Amino acid sequence: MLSTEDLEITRPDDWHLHLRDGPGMKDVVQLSARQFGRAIIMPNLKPPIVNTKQALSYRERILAALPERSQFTPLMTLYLTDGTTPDEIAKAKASGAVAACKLYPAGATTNSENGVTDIARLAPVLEAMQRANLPLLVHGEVTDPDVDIFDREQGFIESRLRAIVADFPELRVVFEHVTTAEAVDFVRDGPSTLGATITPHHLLYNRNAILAGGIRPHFYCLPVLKRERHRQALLDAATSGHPRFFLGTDSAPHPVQDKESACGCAGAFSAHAAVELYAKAFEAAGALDRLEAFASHHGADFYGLPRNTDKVRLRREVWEVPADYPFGDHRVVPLGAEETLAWRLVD
Ligand SMILES: NC(=O)N[C@@H](CC(=O)O)C(=O)O
Ligand SMILES: [Zn+2]
Ligand SMILES: [Zn+2]
Repeated sequence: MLSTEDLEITRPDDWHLHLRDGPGMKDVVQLSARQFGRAIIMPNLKPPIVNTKQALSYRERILAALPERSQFTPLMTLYLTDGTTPDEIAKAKASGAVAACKLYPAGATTNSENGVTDIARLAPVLEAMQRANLPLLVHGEVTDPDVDIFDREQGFIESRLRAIVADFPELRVVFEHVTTAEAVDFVRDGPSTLGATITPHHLLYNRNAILAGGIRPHFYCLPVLKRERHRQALLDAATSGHPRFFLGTDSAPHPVQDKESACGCAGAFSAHAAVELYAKAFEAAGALDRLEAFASHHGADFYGLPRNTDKVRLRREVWEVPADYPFGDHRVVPLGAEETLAWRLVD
C-alpha cells in the first residue's frame, strides 16, 4: 500500500561507488544493490584496474557476490596511469563493459599511488577517449604539498580541469564528488559535456563534523569536508534541478581500525542508507520533489543510458543507523552511525 507518507521515485543509480574486492565486497555490494539499478564502480583496488581484462574479471566477481535475482548492473571503469595507451582505450570501448575511465592525480587520495603524474602527457589517451565517446571521471585535487588541503579542489580547476574541458570539447567529463562553491560554479557555467557528482556527506556535513568537539575520523574523506558556505552551495546545486549535477555516493568502506588510527585513511561509507541520507538533505532544503531528478534521471541522461523503469519506495519511519556493519573479516562504521533517519527504504 502506498501511504500518503510514502515517497516513490524511479530507481536511482550511483554514479560513484567503491565496492573493494575480496571477502568484504559481498557485504557492501548487497547494500548498494537494494537501492540502485546501476553503479559506476571505482577502479582504485590494490592493484588498480588498469586494463579491460582486469575490469571484466572484476565485473564477474561483483556479479558473483550479488544476492540471487538481483538486477544490479556494475558499470566498470579503468584507472588511468602514466602507462595507459590509446589502444587500451579502444579495447575498453569495444568490450562494451567499460563505461568510463578514471583520472586520479598520483597521490591525491586512497590507492592513487599509480595515478597520473603528468596530465599533459595524457593527451593522446584523452583524445582516444573523446573519439570512443568514453567519459573521463576526475578526482579533482592538486597534489602539491604546498597547497593547503582545503584549497586543493579549487587549485585543480584552475591549473588542470579548465584546460582539459577546453582542449577536449567533445569529451564528457565528470568532476567527481565536488565539494566547493567554486566547483559548483565551474560546472554550472561549463559546457554540456561537463557534469558533477555530489555525495551525501558533502550535502549533510561541513568540516566541523570532523574537527569540532573531538576528532571524528569517520567523517574524514577526500576531498575533505569544507566550510558551511560550500555545503550550502552544493545543496543549492543538487536541489536546483540543474541536469548536470547528479548522485554519486563515493561510498568508500574501510575497516574500522584503518579509520580509527594515528594516520586514518580517507573515505566515508554510505551504502547502508544512501538514498535515505540524500532524502534527509533534500527534505531539509525543502526540495524532496527534486530528489528523483537528481538521483534517478540526471546521471543516466548524462551518461546517455536509459533511465531505470522500476521504482523504489521510501517510507517515513524513524530508525537508528547501526553502529557498524560487517565488512568481510572486519567491521565498517557507516555515515551517521547511531543517529536517526526519518526515511527508510522499503524492500
Ligand atoms: N573519497 C575518499 O576519501 N576515498 C576514496 C577514494 C576517492 O574517491 O577519492 C577511497 O577509495 O577510499
Ligand atoms: Zn576521489
Ligand atoms: Zn571515490
